[in-house]
Amino acid sequence: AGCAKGPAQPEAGIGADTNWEAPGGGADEAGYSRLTGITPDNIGKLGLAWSMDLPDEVTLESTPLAVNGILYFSGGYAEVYAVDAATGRQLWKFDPRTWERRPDKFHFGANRGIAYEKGRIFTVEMDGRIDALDARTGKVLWTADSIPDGVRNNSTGAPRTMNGKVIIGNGGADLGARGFVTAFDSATGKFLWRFYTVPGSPEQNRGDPAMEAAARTWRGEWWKTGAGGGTVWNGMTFDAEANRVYIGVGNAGPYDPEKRSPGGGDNLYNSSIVALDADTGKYVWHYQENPRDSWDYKATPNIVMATITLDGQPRKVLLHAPTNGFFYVLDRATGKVISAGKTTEISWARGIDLKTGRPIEAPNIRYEKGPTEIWPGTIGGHNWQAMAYSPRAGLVYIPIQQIGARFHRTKAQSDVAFNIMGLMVEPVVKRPGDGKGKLVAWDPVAQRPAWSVQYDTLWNGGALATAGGLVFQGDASGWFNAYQAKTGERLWRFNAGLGIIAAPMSFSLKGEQYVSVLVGYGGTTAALGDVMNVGWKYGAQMRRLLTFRIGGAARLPALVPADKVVHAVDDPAIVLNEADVAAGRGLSIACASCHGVGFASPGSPGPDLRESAFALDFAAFSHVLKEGRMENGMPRFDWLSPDQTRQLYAYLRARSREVLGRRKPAAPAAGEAPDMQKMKGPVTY
Ligand SMILES: O=C(O)c1cc(C(=O)O)c2c(n1)C(=O)C(=O)c1cc(C(=O)O)[nH]c1-2
Ligand SMILES: [Ca+2]
Repeated sequence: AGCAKGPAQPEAGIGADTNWEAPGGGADEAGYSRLTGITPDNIGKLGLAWSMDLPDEVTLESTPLAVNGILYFSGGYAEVYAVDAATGRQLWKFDPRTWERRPDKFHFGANRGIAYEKGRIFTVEMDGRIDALDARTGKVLWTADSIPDGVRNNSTGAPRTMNGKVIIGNGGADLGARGFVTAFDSATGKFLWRFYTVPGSPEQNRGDPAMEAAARTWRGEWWKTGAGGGTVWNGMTFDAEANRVYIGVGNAGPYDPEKRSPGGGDNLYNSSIVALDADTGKYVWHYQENPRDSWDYKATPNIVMATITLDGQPRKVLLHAPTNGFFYVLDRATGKVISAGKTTEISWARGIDLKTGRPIEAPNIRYEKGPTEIWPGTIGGHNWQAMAYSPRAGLVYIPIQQIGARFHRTKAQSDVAFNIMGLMVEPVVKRPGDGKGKLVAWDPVAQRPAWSVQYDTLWNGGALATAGGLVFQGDASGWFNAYQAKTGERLWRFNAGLGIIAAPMSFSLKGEQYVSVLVGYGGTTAALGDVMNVGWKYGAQMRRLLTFRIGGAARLPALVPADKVVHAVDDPAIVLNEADVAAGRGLSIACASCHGVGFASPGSPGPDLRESAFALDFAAFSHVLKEGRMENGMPRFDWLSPDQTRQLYAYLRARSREVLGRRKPAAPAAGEAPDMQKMKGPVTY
């Protein structure tokens, strides 16, 4: 795509063009399209080309790939759809049916996308199985297991291809799982290498300099106590020139550092970007954004490779906005920090010391002196919703959240907060702007925002930047928006009828530019309850893939409006035993990532059970717990005893009555929380 007034730097190799072959567009993960067909001048005529209904889906986080006229994308359970990009007609669908093969590993999950290389599509199932598919037919070419048996990890992130190799990470750090990434030969599925992000036992580390160095930053016997963390569940960027892959390492687990590494230690390589040799998986450098992480702060948001001009010199850098609220520019060759600025409300640090690279921390942030409120909270200032970088505008477009979290060491369980291994973590909405999101256009050279757009909603979509001078972003209230890249002026929007969390992408067909986005509000919404509740009810709004072009005139069927009222149901004849209610409160943590903390769900990913006439019937309730609804993502809770089932039911009934005003909620810290790590079955957080 030529343009008379070209950019300061040539754009070859930056972003994507006709095809969009990687989750972030090009290998640079910039979420940038070089296409110039849609511009501020003609965007008024942008309309829906076609839409595809996805009735089997709930949470949609993936960004479609476009390869030679076909769109490929994953649903919530690693299914892959192949669709004619011109018409939206489905060509094939691959369903791995993980729930049949691994019922023990199956539960609600998210899936953040797929990878492509040389006629092969790669998708990763929840249990870590990677399937290589023939892009023409959807037939399985090979499968391999990326997660060994006997560990708690599960996979949600998109794999990436690296010049003949495919790499995948996994999640589970919130319950202490030990993170790692695995590389396979993309043609054959042969295992090539694995890199662990936290050290193992002294015997395991011996002779491995990266693990021996990391072990010196830990205390105690973490490898025996179920402590670790550092899962690589989202951002990974392959640098073909240096033949390196930069991995974004997740938070430490348990969050409470005294439980994990008593008495101190930075706990490498948690909350770090680590550069690895792509051929061998050997450590090259690391930069730790949060030494001794204690807040679920993760370096997992997407890592963008760019060349920017600093002091008159082009510098090869990495751009990163992790969840801790800072925006980092790192030297790509060495991992040294060049600059760090604040993109949102931050209370845990005053800044980053550029000499040492370490944060200048505020006092008592590790809740040493009792319950402590920290900004950003656990979902972060920026999470997995991809930021985009436009080399033309010189700006990075970051989906920002503003919210705090309260950390409290206690065994107690609450109706409104997770107690995760002895730490109660509660969202805090207190400061001006809390509970809301923004799109921030960050200037990485000047280290300040050029503009920002304020949303009423907190949990919005990823971003796409285009050479046509536009930025696209969906929001939680269901608008798909386009902004002028340099000014932030909103030029266009489309009512998608349901919140958007995924990032859009762009491609061209016969010289014409298209933009596509998946519509499927969800993700970690249930864990945050009210602050992410927009009123989208489970099953009420259709999940969809939308594709736009100039002159597109397709329409969506009538939209079902959001409804924030909880239509609770109750049977006054049921007598509640208070001991059962209290025990059920503790157990309900096992249900919370789908049905919400305290059974208060924002309708996604699982239904709000307080509204369910089905769950009001005890026989039906216990039957579903026992059998699950595996095809719909509801696992079997067959490990619950009959007593525990009754306790969960009692707690649910109590919560319904509270909505109806027939009962007072419990004291903030009532009862005792069970140890999530010791719970059987597929408990997630
Ligand atoms: O520590 C982990 O291993 C881990 C995994 C995941 C995941 O796999 O989706 C998330 C998180 N942490 C997390 O902290 C987080 O905020 C989060 C949001 C989402 C989502 O899909 O909306 N996943 C995850
Ligand atoms: Ca986490």
